[in-house]
Amino acid sequence: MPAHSLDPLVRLMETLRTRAQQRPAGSYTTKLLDGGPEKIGGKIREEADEMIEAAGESGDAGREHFVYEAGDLIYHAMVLMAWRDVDIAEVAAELARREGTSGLVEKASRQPKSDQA
Ligand SMILES: N=c1c2ncn([C@@H]3O[C@H](COP(=O)(O)OP(=O)(O)OP(=O)(O)O)[C@@H](O)[C@H]3O)c2ncn1[C@@H]1O[C@H](COP(=O)(O)O)[C@@H](O)[C@H]1O
Repeated sequence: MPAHSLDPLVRLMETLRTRAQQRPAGSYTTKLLDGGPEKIGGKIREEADEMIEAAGESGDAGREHFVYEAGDLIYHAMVLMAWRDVDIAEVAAELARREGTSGLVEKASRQPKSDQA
């Protein structure tokens, strides 16, 4: 993916982090942030369900609806990042760290639960 395709995410993160610091009135993001992880998490669950439902819709309209719901989910996930004072760049770095490691290989390399403290 070309780097410029991510610019909207970077700009959105900046806006959300500013909202988290300033909590301006009349902002939907402020309302979510003031509700904390419970309120934001509730919306994430709701939007995840809506995205999953839209995945089953066919045709151009179904595809458009899916993209719309994916946008809602990503926005709400990023609001929780802003609440937690985590930047999307940190999440991108974590994904970069995982690059090239299959989830199956990573899972197999984990310590058995009984060995963990
Ligand atoms: N990207 C988004 C974005 N995506 C989705 N949403 C809002 O997320 C909500 C989605 O929830 P629903 O569809 O369930 O709508 P709803 O039923 O009205 O929501 P509830 O009242 O049930 O909580 C809607 O109110 C959308 O408008 C967003 N609100 C804001 N942004 C971005 O955040 C910026 C700052 O927004 P404010 O902080 O509100 O100024 C905006 O300029 C945008 O760039």
